[in-house]
Amino acid sequence: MDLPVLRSRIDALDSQLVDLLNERAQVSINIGLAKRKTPDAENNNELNNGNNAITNSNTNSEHVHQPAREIKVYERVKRLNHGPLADGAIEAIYREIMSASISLQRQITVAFLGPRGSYTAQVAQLRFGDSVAYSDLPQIPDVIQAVSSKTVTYGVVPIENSTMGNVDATLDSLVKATRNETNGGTVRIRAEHYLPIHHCLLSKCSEKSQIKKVYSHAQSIGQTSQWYETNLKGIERIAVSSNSAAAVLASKEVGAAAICGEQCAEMYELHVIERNIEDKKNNTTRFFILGDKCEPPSGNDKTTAYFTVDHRKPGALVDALNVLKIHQINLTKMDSRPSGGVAWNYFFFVEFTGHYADENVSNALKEMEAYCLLITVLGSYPDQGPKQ
Ligand SMILES: O=C(O)C(=O)C[C@]1(C(=O)O)C=C[C@@H](O)C=C1
Repeated sequence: MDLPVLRSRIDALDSQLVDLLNERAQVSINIGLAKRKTPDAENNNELNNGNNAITNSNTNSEHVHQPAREIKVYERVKRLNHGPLADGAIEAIYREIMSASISLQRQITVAFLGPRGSYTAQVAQLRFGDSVAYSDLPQIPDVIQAVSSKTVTYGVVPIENSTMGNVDATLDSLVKATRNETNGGTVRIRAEHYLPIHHCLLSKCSEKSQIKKVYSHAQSIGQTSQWYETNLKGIERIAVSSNSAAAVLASKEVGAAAICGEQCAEMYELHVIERNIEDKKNNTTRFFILGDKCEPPSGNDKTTAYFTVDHRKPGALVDALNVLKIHQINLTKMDSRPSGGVAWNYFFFVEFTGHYADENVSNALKEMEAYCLLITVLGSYPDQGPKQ
């Protein structure tokens, strides 16, 4: 077949595609209207335990972004795909279809740890696409505060890295935001996202030997420390608020470099001096997508909560955790952070299988209250962790 014939075939298919896309968009608009009309039949999973406030507040506000539903849509369309399009291509196309769909239902703003080019920005884009509005904020607490004050609809923050562990600023800010809920603000985890992290050394210089100082986020400095020892030993390293903030600085200072993602190279007109400089090749960062309430159970959920116990009471922590065992709930992660009040008092962060609206989890949480001075659920959300 010759080119004009093939192109007219493409034109005919495009006509059908545009009609179908608009038909789908109209259904999405109707879903948006239905979400507003239904006073949270599906979302009404409030669980308020008085003082200990295990709540999912604002149950009457509709949520246009539905992570669990999106997972199902992606799974389904990839199952339907028999090529020649790759699954990744189908996923990218559907990301934009659903992004446009979200923006037809409601204009939303997604805040992320900026500036542009950060790994957090990458996750925001992967989860929300090109049709929504973004707000890049300088620090993690700013993102959490913006969600809490409803200045933005959703927020994206890093929570932990497979090489360097927790991002303490996120844990501490989540506590602060949820302890302040009496002021009306709310923050809940709605989804998680795992992003493989491959760092680059970027600079206006073209040679490693010309570099006099290196900017990066403390986490990325830790993730590349062995490489640094071998390649830039003795060169000053300066920790800044994000990798992309490092790229901005490197773009303005002669002899400066940044450890950040390759996406910053074009954005800030920097040379890629070296790629894949992370010490562990499976280096991965986990992010939270935050909003003002959780999603209903998806059938494959995880819950994140924090609590504190009477530190003077022998066995108090064991007693609290034993409740999870009794209810056959698998504890998958545990951390502690200073409570910020009495010295040497800690908040214990736990993650376990199940949704707080599941019967066994909801019973366990109520029973844990007997052993805890306070307990707060930060969120229940679809488990998207790598399967072991
Ligand atoms: O199913 C919904 O709740 C929708 O709003 C529709 C839709 C879609 O376009 O498929 C759009 C946004 C959501 O994040 C998930 C799915």
